[in-house]
Amino acid sequence: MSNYFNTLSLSQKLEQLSKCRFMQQAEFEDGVNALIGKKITIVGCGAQGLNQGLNMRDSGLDISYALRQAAIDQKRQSFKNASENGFTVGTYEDLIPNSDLVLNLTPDKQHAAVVKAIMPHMKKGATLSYSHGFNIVEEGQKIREDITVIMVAPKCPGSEVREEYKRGFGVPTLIAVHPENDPENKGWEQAKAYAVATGGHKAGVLESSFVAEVKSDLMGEQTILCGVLQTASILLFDKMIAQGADSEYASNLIQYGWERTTEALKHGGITNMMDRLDNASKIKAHQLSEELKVILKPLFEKHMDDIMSGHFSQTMMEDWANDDVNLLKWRAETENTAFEKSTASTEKIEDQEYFDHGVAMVAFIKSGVELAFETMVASGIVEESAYYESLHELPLIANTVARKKLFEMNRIISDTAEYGCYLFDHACKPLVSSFVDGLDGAVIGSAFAKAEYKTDNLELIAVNKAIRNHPIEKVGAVLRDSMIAMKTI
Ligand SMILES: NC(=O)C1=CN([C@@H]2O[C@H](COP(=O)(O)OP(=O)(O)OC[C@H]3O[C@@H](n4cnc5c(N)ncnc54)[C@H](OP(=O)(O)O)[C@@H]3O)[C@@H](O)[C@H]2O)C=CC1
Ligand SMILES: CC[C@](O)(C(C)=O)C(=O)O
Ligand SMILES: [Mg+2]
Ligand SMILES: [Mg+2]
Repeated sequence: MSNYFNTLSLSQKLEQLSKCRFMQQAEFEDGVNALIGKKITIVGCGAQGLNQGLNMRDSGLDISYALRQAAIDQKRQSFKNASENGFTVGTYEDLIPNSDLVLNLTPDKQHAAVVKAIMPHMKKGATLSYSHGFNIVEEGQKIREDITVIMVAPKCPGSEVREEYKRGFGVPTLIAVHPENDPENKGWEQAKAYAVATGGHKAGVLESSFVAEVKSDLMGEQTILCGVLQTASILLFDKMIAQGADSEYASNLIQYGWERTTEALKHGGITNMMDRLDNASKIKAHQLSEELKVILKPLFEKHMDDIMSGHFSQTMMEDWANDDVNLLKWRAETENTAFEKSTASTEKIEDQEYFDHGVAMVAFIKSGVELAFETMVASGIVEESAYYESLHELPLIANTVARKKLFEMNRIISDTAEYGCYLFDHACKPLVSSFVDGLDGAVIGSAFAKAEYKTDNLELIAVNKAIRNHPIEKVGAVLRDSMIAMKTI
């Protein structure tokens, strides 16, 4: 097997990378009909497997779980997840031969082995689905010609796929049919019905390609979604401690601050998040964000280049072959950071205080979201997709940090995302540590704006204009207009 993307001609690469069409609600009028009465088997019952399955069953579909014999015998967490939620659980031999649709929701690292193990059991003409195109695009997996191959990729951690569904909303989702595997021309109707069953159509669905999904997904998760949150959490916590802040207060501000501040993003974009600040703080956050963008642009571009060339996936696959030595070492190191070991105060911090005392956090968010968006778009990824992979998904990742700090974020996201997050963090820390050390202490942990501060009207007008005119604000306004079922946390 070799990297599928790298076998394409330049024009094919560009065509697949730019495949992106925002779908209209009318296209989902058939609801889940294309999958009603079909036997659907999910392989793996982890972050995506369990939560997608719960949503799909609530949407009226017939869901079972195929697990490895050892997972059943040892009553592993995957077995408990499925059986304690009342699903039928069986081996590949028990369930796959009768399945019309098989969802491969095991970690990307396992996909080649899982495909090899399930393929002899799949009936002629069945469908195989993925929630991330890594196996097809980066590993060049070939699938039997009679099998239809689709992708339904929620742009969000598995836990939030369920939480948003229960709130009556959903998460933006990219769907695609693999051009090399659609023998009966049924993949599209099935992918649409699957997106409805998980609730994705309420948030927005893009007709995409495996290639566009993989390249944008890897970029979002490595940079703004996980990498920036990891680096900024660790450095800003250390900064507050060095300034003599109370450790429990600092811990609370970081752990819950990402969730509180990015909630404003989700509803009204960067403009709304910045409008939550007083004028002096807004101008300061904007200035810091511009400085951060200059420092971080080369790093964002390096990640995009390494993702496009296949260098990133090659190095990660080398770690897979080496028993995940690097991943496990980096995971352990994260558990030992001062932020991770700190305990957050239980005292209630008012919503507004997270903004007022978190000007530097807002600056990191703004710079990271804009840079991720700009870098993806410059590489041929369409704006709508870049918006979902940066701005819309960030609050959903921040929700996981609020639950149990970086440990929880890295536990919930895929191993692929976690590996890329550490790579980014290791390169980012040395780049921004002197910037953070040199920050005016008032931008984190206390109110920045002082009574004597005088706001320059012209400066404020220029800052507001720059914020509102960024292209992510334009596409975001259009996409959010269709998110009529969005709920507040
Ligand atoms: N994590 C997330 O939120 C997101 C993930 N995705 C994508 O979804 C897919 C699933 O990822 P995720 O939910 O994180 O995965 P998890 O790590 O949560 O999945 C673990 C599950 O896979 C099973 N499994 C592991 N190895 C094998 C194997 N060799 N054969 C059979 N089953 C195996 C485990 O069972 P056992 O008990 O036997 O070990 C367990 O049920 C990936 O493609 C990922 O990129 C997409 C969007 C977000
Ligand atoms: C956070 C990255 C992600 O792609 C996701 C949740 O969407 C993953 O791989 O976990
Ligand atoms: Mg993703
Ligand atoms: Mg991912």
